Amino acid sequence: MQPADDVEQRHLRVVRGGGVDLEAARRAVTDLLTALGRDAHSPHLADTPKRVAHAYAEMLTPREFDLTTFPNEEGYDELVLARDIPVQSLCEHHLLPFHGVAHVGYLPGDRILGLSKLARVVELFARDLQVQERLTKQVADWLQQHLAPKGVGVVIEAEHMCMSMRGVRVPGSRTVTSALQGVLREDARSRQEFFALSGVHA
Ligand SMILES: Nc1nc2c(ncn2[C@@H]2O[C@H](COP(=O)(O)OP(=O)(O)OP(=O)(O)O)[C@@H](O)[C@H]2O)c(=O)[nH]1
Ligand SMILES: [Zn+2]
Repeated sequence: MQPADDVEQRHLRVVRGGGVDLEAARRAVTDLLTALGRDAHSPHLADTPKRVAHAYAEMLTPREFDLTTFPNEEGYDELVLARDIPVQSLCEHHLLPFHGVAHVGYLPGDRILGLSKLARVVELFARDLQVQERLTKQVADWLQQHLAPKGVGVVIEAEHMCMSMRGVRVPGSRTVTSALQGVLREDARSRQEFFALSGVHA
């Protein structure tokens, strides 16, 4: 269906590097199993390389979506904040998951954003090999660029499996990162309000 004249939809696709080569990934997982001293041809492991290749392809491929915006007819000039958006990503140092929540807010300018799109933007950058700092900043920068609001704030709180299951082994420890743009970066009161609404004490 065609949107109304004042509703804007931009279809977004993400193409990352050369994409996932499923066959090469399958071969590499077979080699990894062998290197780990396993019989890659035992009944349970026989299809594992294929499953793992598909699992990585899925975890590294965000869904496409339309960025739908509406005119800010009421002149709404307070924060819009989506809290507790689930975040699932893979750390690029160990290829292990990190997961938690994102709080994403913006101060509208001329247009307001379809609310679900805040969560879709998080997924857009989370389905990648990531570090949490970059993920946080990419979401904030992208919203600033595509929505042109007066300000953007992003907080991510996440637990990294590479810190829980191995290495330092501190399950339950969560890392908090934030990225601010525009008024939220420049104005102390707006920034405080954003962190308060996010449930983060700053
Ligand atoms: N800044 C940042 N570091 C991360 C992230 N995910 C994992 N790391 C860290 O990347 C670092 C890699 O350090 P190395 O010393 O090369 O790796 P390592 O020997 O496996 O380190 P340990 O985890 O301390 O055992 C570790 O300190 C991880 O905790 C992230 O999102 N951001
Ligand atoms: Zn890691």
